[in-house]
Amino acid sequence: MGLKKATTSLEEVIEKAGGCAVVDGGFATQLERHGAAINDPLWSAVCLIKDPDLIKRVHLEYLEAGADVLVTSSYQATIPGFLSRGLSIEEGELLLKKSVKLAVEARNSFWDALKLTPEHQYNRALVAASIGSYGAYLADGSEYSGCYGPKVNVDKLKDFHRRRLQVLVEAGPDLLAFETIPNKLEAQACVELLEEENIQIPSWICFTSVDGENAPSGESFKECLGIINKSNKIHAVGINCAPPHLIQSLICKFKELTNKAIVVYPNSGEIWDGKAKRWLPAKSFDDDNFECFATSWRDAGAKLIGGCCRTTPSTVQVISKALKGNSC
Ligand SMILES: C[S+](C)CC[C@H](N)C(=O)O
Ligand SMILES: N[C@@H](CCS)C(=O)O
Ligand SMILES: [Zn+2]
Repeated sequence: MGLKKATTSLEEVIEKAGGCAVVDGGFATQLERHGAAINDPLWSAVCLIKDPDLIKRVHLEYLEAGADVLVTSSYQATIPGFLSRGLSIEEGELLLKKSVKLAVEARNSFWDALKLTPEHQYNRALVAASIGSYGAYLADGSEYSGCYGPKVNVDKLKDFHRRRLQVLVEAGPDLLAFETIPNKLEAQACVELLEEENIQIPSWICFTSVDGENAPSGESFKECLGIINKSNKIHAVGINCAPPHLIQSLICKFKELTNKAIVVYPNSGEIWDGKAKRWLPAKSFDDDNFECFATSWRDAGAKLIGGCCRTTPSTVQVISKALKGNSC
């Protein structure tokens, strides 16, 4: 008799969800709706220091809404970021591990509680450790421009990502989620790092896009995905935190450029002003729009669909209902 596998793969979660799994929504957005002050160099990760209970609460809200994948609070949690707040390396590393622990605890307690209602329609969610781009750490809006300047090369980006990646992996997430990657150089750095560190946990890499054609740097997705396709450590590739109206054609483009699973979790359409540190009103979409978006994106070939900034648990509930035909 074979041993029962303790873990579930990304592919199994997609299958169990009926062919298209639900990613959670804007983590920072929901923290703010609960009153968290995140106008801070660490952005949403400041709650790892100030209010870890709120982090868990937000994870539980997204699980309740039907998320099959939870993205952790580590998007803008970095060792240099923690050091500049006067924390030690050890304290910073503990906070990174805590980001995974909080999501795993939320997932486990939600799943255990479901045993009391055997007829439930939920899946056991995966925990994806968020790895925000270098631009997120810079906190200058460059995750939406891809402009890192002439001094930033692939080695610098690998140095930036290496220790956080190692620590997050040690904490035992199910997945790694590289988020808001804005250029080819950083995609290259992530791919090389996964290989150099011999990472065994599957990853997804998501790019931003502002024109719906290319990465924000202006480099084509053909070039960017060419790098990613060579790596067997990356199980899914896609777009996050771009406006929803760009997503349909980007899925079609990605379908032509890769055989990997496609993941999309756009923001609401509002635009981040990196200088003023606020969302600017733009052509924005509400939860009702996501019902139609979700089925169109699934039909176009996306295998993981969710929301990013300015979307909330109610958006995820709409997506879950549209994709699974239930009201989790
Ligand atoms: C995804 S953006 C809205 C995150 C915040 C940004 N990196 C900043 O710190 O300004
Ligand atoms: N997952 C991130 C946002 C990425 S743009 C967060 O909400 O913390
Ligand atoms: Zn976002």
